[in-house]
Amino acid sequence: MMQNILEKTLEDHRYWTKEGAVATYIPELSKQKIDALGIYVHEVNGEVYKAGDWNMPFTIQSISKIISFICVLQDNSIDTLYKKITVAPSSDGFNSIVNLETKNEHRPLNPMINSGAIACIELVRGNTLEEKYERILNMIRSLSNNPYIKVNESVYLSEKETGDRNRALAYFMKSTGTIETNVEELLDAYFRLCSIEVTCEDIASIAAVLANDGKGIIDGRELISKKICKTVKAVMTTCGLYDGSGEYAVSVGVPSKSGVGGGILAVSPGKMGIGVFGPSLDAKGNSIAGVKVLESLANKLDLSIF
Ligand SMILES: NC(=O)CC[C@H](N)C(=O)O
Repeated sequence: MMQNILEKTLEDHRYWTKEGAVATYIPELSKQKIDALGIYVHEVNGEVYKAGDWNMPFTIQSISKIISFICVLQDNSIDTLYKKITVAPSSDGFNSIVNLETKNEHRPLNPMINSGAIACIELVRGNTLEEKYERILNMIRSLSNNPYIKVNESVYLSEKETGDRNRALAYFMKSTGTIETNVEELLDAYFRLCSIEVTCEDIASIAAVLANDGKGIIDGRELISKKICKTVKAVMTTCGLYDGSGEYAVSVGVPSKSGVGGGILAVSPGKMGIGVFGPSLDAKGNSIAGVKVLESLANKLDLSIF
């Protein structure tokens, strides 16, 4: 039954891949296959279902922000976090700089937008930025249960070469004291994390752990505490699709995180992790077909948390 639902949902919404556009501000991403569409469902009972281009690799992009955030929460108290970064939703785009100057005592509004995610990396445990980056990469590997996950070097180089907006955000944060470390090394870690290559299976498996209150699906071992899972799901719900989060909460209602690579990781608490991929994006940087597929699935399976 689930298999049929997934196939039918992709078929019914495939035409949405013709809307919007693939990200071009990172030149390497413009080479993506615009009509790709895939889904993977990983239930907390261990059952898996997949359809379409579920096995096509894409870069994780902003979905890595939830993994950095998990590491930050494991390594710091929430009050230490709040001194640097808050958890307030933003009505501006994911790479907006304006709030850093005018609001929130120069702190990034939340860890799901670029400024907040860049600042988060510095708070992760590790003596060097290389160690902090390795810690987050290893967390991605362990939550997805895929030790082979690695960076797509061409996307990484493309991001590094063209990432001037992120550079501007980071240098601004250095000037206000939010960032205290070497900005170029911090950005390097950020660009690498965004360029990590995954499939729908990988992100669905990460989502399944969050859906399972932080416990591994196979062995039930605690990978993330239940308390941290709650925090992460709350911030995904309010900020995970940037300035599109409110509308998404109404239409889908499932804690999720998107990335400009076209992926969306969705967590249906107690039920399943879902990974969707469709590289054509709306103006806010969210996968158009991905959102439509998740909306339809959430309706059919009554997944909204509200
Ligand atoms: N929304 C995103 O996925 C943004 C990530 C992208 N690497 C950037 O920094 O612009």
